[in-house]
Amino acid sequence: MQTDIGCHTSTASCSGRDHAVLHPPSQPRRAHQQLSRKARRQHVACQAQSITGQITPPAEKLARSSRVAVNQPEPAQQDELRGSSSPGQGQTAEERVGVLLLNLGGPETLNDVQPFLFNLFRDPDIIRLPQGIKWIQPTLAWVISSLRAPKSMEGYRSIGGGSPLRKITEEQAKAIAAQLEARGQPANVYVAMRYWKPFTEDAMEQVKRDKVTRLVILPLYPQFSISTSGSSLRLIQEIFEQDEGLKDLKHTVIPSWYQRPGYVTAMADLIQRQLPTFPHAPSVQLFFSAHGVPLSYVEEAGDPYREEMQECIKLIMQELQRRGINNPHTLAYQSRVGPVEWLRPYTDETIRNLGASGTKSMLAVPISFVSEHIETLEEIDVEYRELAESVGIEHWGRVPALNTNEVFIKDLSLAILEALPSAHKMAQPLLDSLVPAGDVSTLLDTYDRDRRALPQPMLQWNWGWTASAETWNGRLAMLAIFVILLVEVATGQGALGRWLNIT
Ligand SMILES: C=CC1=C(C)c2cc3[nH]c(cc4nc(cc5[nH]c(cc1n2)c(C)c5CCC(=O)O)C(CCC(=O)O)=C4C)c(C)c3C=C
Ligand SMILES: [Fe+2]
Repeated sequence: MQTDIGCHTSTASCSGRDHAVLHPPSQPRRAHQQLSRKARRQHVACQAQSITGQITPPAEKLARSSRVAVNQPEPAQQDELRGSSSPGQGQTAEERVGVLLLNLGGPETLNDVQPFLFNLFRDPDIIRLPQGIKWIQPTLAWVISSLRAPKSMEGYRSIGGGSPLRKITEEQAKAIAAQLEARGQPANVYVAMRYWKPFTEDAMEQVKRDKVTRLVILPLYPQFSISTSGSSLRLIQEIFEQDEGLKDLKHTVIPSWYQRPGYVTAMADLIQRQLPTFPHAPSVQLFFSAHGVPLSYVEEAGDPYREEMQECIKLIMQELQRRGINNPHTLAYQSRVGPVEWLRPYTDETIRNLGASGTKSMLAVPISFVSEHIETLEEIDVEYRELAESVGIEHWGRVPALNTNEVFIKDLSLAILEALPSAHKMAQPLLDSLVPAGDVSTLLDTYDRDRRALPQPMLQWNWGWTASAETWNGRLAMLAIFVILLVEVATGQGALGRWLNIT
């Protein structure tokens, strides 16, 4: 599969793994103390081999100390950076730069819907099963995807028969490649989808074939979640570990970038442009709608998603207020799947509450994703609009997704340049993020080392009194539901599936 968007030639010469870990100058000692043994081992290896040679501090510490400027090189590193500062943005003639854009992927035709859903539910970062029953996941994924497919197909049919995600992401890749070229840093830009084509595995094959020597990994999710960016990084880590040809590839991950000025400005522009379309702009409720995650991801697995989301909205509102726009605003979470508790407040409940308390105008702002997709085009534009009308909201609007917005693409390209370990820009703070930049293994070690099993729909029933009885009851409940689901798929009668909220 061809994932290469814009190829520029230079000869590869890569040796020694560069984890390209970026860090705030004040943090490395504390960070070192808190790292896992595996990360420390890696740190030792980094010191011998890498350009930056430091480990990124764990996130929860950073979260507490809130804003941390990362990516300031140590004096010794600055020498190294200076030494490799030509030709062109700090690269040697042999350097070949790649940018890997991570995204979810979406079915391109209605026939793709069930296999796409199968890939999604087969992902242990989407459904986390306890150790003993992990083997059930492929079958469970097949059952759930078969039950959900008809409803999902209806949605994709209503937006033209497939997801626009591939087309938009490829346009973003082209736009980023053009920006990098214009700034004197040619790069191959690859699209790596998690659940549909072009698959991450194929993109990584292409990276290898192109003999890329330095790779910047950029998830196209502004906020980090272990269910999205984390899942893709986990897959890339597996590929790195298994593929001899990629083991030594120097790489940097930009884990999240919701706080970048270009992104915040572009979002504020979009909102500002939509407000005059309402009869009375100052009273319009700005309704930030984010894709949800199960609450347990945040509260039990340490997902920084909710915190980053709240921070993101604060920054956009500050930017709007700086422009004299002082509208009221709300954040809610959409797209729940299954009967477990997801992040609150839920979008549908919030719309009902706003309607009941007299809100007349609402501007929906999709905030967790930068491309148009089924949840903007169908869930927000159709379902939530209808719901809003039914509860007395008279004026409804939505800001478009960023897609290839110029301010946004320019800023992402700058982020890539800043992340390139040998670029001059590395002397500037790279990210002021709750999730600091780093290499794949360190990020996973920091965020999700244990990949803890989380409570799943099938394990909600706690019959019995002892821990062991509960375990067995859970397993029996799982087995029973599994058999019933199989029967439902076979017969097409789906009462349980409906009750579990997956159909
Ligand atoms: C930041 C964005 C997203 C998070 C977080 C996320 C978590 C998450 N999603 C599901 C289940 C589904 N997601 C589906 C589609 C979908 N999800 C996102 C983004 C996030 N998901 C996007 C952009 C899309 C749409 C892709 C497209 O085709 O346009 C779907 C399939 C659609 C449907 O049937 O509703 C499912 C299912 C879970 C369980 C989860 C966290 C654990
Ligand atoms: Fe999703």
